[in-house]
This record gives sequence, structure tokens and C-alpha cells, in this order.
Amino acid sequence: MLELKNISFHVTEGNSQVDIIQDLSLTVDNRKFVVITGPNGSGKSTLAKIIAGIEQPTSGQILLDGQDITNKSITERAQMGISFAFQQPVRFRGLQVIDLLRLAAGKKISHIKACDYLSEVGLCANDYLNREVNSSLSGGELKRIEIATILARKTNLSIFDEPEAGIDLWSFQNLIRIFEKMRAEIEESSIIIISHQERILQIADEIIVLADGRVQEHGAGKDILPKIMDTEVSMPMCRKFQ
Ligand SMILES: Nc1ncnc2c1ncn2[C@@H]1O[C@H](COP(=O)(O)OP(=O)(O)OP(=O)(O)O)[C@@H](O)[C@H]1O
Repeated sequence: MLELKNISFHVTEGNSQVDIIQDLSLTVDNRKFVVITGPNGSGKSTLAKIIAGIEQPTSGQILLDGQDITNKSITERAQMGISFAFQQPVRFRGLQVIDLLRLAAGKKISHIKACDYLSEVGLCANDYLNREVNSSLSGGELKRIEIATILARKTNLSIFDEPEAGIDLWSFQNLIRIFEKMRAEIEESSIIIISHQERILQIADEIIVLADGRVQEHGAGKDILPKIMDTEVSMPMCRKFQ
């Protein structure tokens, strides 16, 4: 279970303080597929980075399964089973896709197993296993490879920041299938996805709506989704792939 207690995140611009996350508290139970949505600039990515340890909150406390992880580094959190997929995935020059999958799995997985992960995300494994994770990969390919690494890791808490960003329609439909499968196979872990996409919001157990760095709504997906569709929160992107 993930607990955020009174989390605030401020930055200083010139002489003034900008409040990005404001006294935010929430709980994500195990076995939950939670989607965080909200208008652009509402603080979603910042919150995801705070959970993953990429940003340090100005104040507040983060607990994972009762353990205070507020001051744990990204690496320590990763070792505790938190994984994070960036909105803009990172490239690793000199590393091949197979190396990245083995690093993620934490063991020497076979070619066949690595192929399975790539096939899951709709990539033809033979074409990609030995490709370098560099700028020759398109944004969409990189995104799918990053999702494959999260499948390989089997983490306790997986966080995806706008997984739909920059991928084409075919990949998007594939992505929905992956998330539906993850949802169906969820065991003691939890999944947090930042998304504006109606198809992703539809499979959420819970939806959290952020506005101005605060939780505006948090409840069962079936209760929140009807409230936010066709409002400012659901955003134009929501129907982009329909
Ligand atoms: N380090 C920083 N310094 C200054 N401003 C920041 C910093 N990090 C985030 N912001 C600002 O905080 C606000 C929230 O940013 P964030 O990326 O968390 O929003 P978001 O809800 O994920 O937006 P989007 O839907 O556009 O991805 C934005 O106005 C952003 O410009």
C-alpha cells in the first residue's frame, strides 16, 4: 500500500514561491489499478516523480507498505519494487534492448523470454533484441521497450506517466490490451497510470483527479468517470484515439 501524507512541493522562481503540489494526501491500496488525471499543469507528472523519488517533496511523508520511504533514493525505491515509465523515455547509448530487459529482470533471462516481453508490446523481437537503445529508435518504439522492461521487472508498484503520449493508433490499441492484461493479472502489486485517455480511465479501479496540485476527486472509476467526461478535466486528448 502506498500512502502519501500531506505532500507539498514548491519551487522558487525569482523572489516568489510556486506551489506545485499542495498538502496532498492519498492512499493507493494493493491490487488496485489507479489512474491519475487532470488538466495540463495540475501536477500529475510531479506527483509521479515524487513517488518514484526523482523529485523530493518540500514537506510530507511517503509510506510504502508502512515503511517511510520519503528520504529513500530512486535506486533504493527501485530495489523496493517501485518502477517508473517516463512520459519521454530515456535512451541508453551503448546498451542493447536485450541488455535493458535483462537489467530490468535482474537476471539473465533467455532470448525466448526477452522475445515474449517484446511481443507483448507489439514489437517483432528479432528486429529489436540487438538494437542499441539510442536515438535510432522512434519515440513510440522506445515507449514500448520501456513498457516491456516494466513487464520484465514485475514490480510492487508500477507508475506510467502518459504511456499513450507519442504512439500511433495501432500501438495505442495494443497498449490498452497490455494494460487490460496487467489489470486482470494484478496480484499484490498496484499500478498507477497518469492519463487523459478515456479507454485507460475506463479500466481504472480508482480515478484520482488533480487540479492545482490538490486532489479534487478520488473514488471508484465507475463513479468518477461519468463526472469528468466532457468537462475541462477530460480534455480534448481524451477522444483522440476513438
Ligand atoms: N522544477 C520545476 N520548476 C518550475 N516549475 C515546475 C517545475 N516542475 C513542474 N513545474 C510546473 O508545475 C506545473 C505542474 O507540472 P506537471 O508536469 O507536474 O503537470 P502535469 O499535470 O503533469 O501536466 P501535463 O498534463 O501537461 O503533463 C506546471 O505548471 C509546470 O510548469
